[in-house]
Amino acid sequence: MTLLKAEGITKSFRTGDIDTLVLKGVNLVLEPGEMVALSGPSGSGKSTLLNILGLLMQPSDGALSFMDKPMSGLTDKQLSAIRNTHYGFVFQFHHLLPDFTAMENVAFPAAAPAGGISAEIRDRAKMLLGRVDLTDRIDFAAMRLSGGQKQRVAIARALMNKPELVLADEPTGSLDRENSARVMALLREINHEDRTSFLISTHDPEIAKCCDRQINVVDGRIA
Ligand SMILES: Nc1ncnc2c1ncn2[C@@H]1O[C@H](COP(=O)(O)OP(=O)(O)OP(=O)(O)O)[C@@H](O)[C@H]1O
Repeated sequence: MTLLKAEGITKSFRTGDIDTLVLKGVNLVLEPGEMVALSGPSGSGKSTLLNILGLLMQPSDGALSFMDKPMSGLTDKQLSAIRNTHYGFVFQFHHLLPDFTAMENVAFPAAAPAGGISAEIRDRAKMLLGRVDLTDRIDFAAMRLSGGQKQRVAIARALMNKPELVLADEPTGSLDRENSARVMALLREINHEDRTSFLISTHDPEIAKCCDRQINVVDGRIA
């Protein structure tokens, strides 16, 4: 099985009367268990590409398949079901619910569709918080956590539904060196232990070096 395959992906945005072509025919393949860095200059189209690969945005043209299934022609509901069961997302700004505890934030992707936090969901959320070394912060409201701690909660949350693929957009962008290295070591460990695939958009060559390979986006194309 191929995890993710993109062929001839283009994306243009319309502002007023002007169409801007941001992605100009991107081809890429991700295999299960790979950890890949997505790098390239600011404005080259990395976030746009991640949004498309994450089924959050439709391409203007081209074909995308996930786990060997074509993604074209699916309804928003079907796409969101695939996202919820097979994808995890980690963003630069963690988007945690500030008043919810660390445990509730991690549980959320499973609790929302289930209509509440079952004992099983709670146990998994706690286990994941242990994995990101936050056992002592389980009942802290997210707003009382440090930046690095919030980002680790966001990683635990991304893993809640046992995703095949985690897409991370500048996951260490708001962290200092030490926390950044810690977050990367954690992602690598999860990748090795669970064979979860990661696609990580980053400007940081140190982070790209931690990955199996690097994909470079330059001016809307893979260089
Ligand atoms: N919704 C939108 N409408 C119009 N233009 C957009 C939209 N989203 C992105 N763009 C344009 O697409 C180009 C690529 O943006 P994108 O955010 O994908 O780049 P990036 O490589 O992730 O940049 P950075 O590294 O700075 O985050 C930019 O020129 C941006 O202005």
